[in-house]
Amino acid sequence: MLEVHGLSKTFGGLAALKDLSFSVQPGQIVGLIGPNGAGKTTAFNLISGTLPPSAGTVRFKGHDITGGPPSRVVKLGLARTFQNTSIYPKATVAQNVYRGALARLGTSLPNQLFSDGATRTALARLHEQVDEVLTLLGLASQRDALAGNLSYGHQKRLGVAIGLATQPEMLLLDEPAAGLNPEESAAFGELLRSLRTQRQLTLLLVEHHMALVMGLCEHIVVLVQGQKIAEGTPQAVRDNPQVIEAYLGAPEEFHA
Ligand SMILES: Nc1ncnc2c1ncn2[C@@H]1O[C@H](COP(=O)(O)OP(=O)(O)OP(=O)(O)O)[C@@H](O)[C@H]1O
Repeated sequence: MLEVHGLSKTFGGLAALKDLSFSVQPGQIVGLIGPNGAGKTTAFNLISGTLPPSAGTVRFKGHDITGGPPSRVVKLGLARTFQNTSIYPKATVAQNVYRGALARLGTSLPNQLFSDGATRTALARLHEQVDEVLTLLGLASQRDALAGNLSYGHQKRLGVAIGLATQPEMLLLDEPAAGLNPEESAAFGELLRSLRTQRQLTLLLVEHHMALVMGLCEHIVVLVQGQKIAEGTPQAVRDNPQVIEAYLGAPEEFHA
């Protein structure tokens, strides 16, 4: 589904990401972990086409998507959410989700306003998709609420809803559980697992909540200072001495 090969990014003199390679199989849930500044968000930006890499390639379903643009990447079926939920607080929950749905539709605004038959059919389908996504994320009863009035946990859900509304086959989630308490984080993990099944999604997530990562992901890639130091199953990564030293700490301190 996704093949990252030799991906590097330099900002000025700083190598934020060095020669990163890994792949994600269809239907897998893969975690990208590492300490602050390890290059995780940079990797997401390069994969989603938000930033051009200094070197390396990204292939999604066999298409070369290196360097984006993000609109093409989304249309191919690869969507992302952002670390700080990028919602419009003064728009309603439903209006926020429409943004995502329209990104995939790719219809220009004049076409949406002065619509021909084909556009009208596409828009009718789009209304259904927005309703489906709101229901899936448990936000249907709040569809007309202002997004800025949602609880923090629901705002995180809305971020996922906006990504899902683009009808992706793969979703990149940047710290989906940041700021959630352990119970909310566990519930979020269950939600992601059920979304994977219901939508046949492939998921790649950056996350610091280790309990969530270890419980949810089937494969984990560990970055430290821009470099991949390990990858494998949660168990293999948890037991890897280099990972323990650089990131996780001693096993007895690590509550997965
Ligand atoms: N646009 C930019 N310009 C200059 N330096 C940048 C830029 N974006 C990231 N960096 C630097 O690249 C390095 C990797 O940052 P990145 O945000 O990718 O790390 P991260 O693993 O996502 O960290 P965190 O867990 O704190 O979000 C850091 O040293 C950061 O300061």
